[in-house]
Amino acid sequence: MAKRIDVSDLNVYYGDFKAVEGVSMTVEPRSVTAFIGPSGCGKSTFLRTLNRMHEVIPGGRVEGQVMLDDQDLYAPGVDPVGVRRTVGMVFQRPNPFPTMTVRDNVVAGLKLNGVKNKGKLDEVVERSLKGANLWNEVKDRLDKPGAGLSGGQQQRLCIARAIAVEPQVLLMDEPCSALDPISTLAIEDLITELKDRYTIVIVTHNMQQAARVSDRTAFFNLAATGKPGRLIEMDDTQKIFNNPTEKATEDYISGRFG
Ligand SMILES: Nc1ncnc2c1ncn2[C@@H]1O[C@H](COP(=O)(O)OP(=O)(O)OP(=O)(O)O)[C@@H](O)[C@H]1O
Repeated sequence: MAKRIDVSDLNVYYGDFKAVEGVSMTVEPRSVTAFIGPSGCGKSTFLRTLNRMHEVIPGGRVEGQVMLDDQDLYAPGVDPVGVRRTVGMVFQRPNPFPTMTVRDNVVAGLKLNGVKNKGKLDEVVERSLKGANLWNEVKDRLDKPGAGLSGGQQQRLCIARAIAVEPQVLLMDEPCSALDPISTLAIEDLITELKDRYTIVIVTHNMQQAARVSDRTAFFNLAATGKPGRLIEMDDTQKIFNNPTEKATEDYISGRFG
């Protein structure tokens, strides 16, 4: 189910502004890859190119190639909505649909795709909430509003919603930045469990988090404000944190800038 991502020579623009330049990388299936780097270096921008979310921003455009196994995501005729179903995303702030129940939040995507069978929907609700380690906490309040859950529970609800449509890749943009330490650990444990089935990419400002959850780490940087962000180094997380090749990586992870 999990797929490999192969990016070649990607440039990402907002109108005339080149926000990210020349990124090539491979993300292995069933692994967690962390994107780290100082604010503004383009981590979130680049992440959004991996499921064609960047182009929903006015002026947003991409040059280069993103392959998901053997599918070119930017080839003519590829449906971006289908891409977003295959490559799910979890955002910084938990964003359950506020007026929907817990149950309806989980199956919102399936219902949009026309699935109506109650037995099937119930099965997906239970499987997805179990997959997101939330079932035991919410099984007695499936028909209460999703917005009534705690922040950490809401974020796990968003993860359940993302996995309900059975994506092959999960992108997470600072998924713990709005959460307390206990909820953060719950999400980190969940990420570790989910990597058996998914290819996971996570943007994080938290170095310990990158070190704890990821197998591979990509360090992005930018030469100066207004210049495009670039991928400086990508390697096994152990290597990046213990013995990086580039001095800029070492300076960043040891807290000398950023
Ligand atoms: N919607 C937008 N329109 C124009 N420029 C944007 C937009 N979003 C981001 N940018 C610019 O693109 C560059 C990269 O931003 P991005 O948010 O991807 O960086 P980041 O590394 O994720 O930063 P942070 O760690 O602060 O979230 C920045 O110069 C930013 O100002």
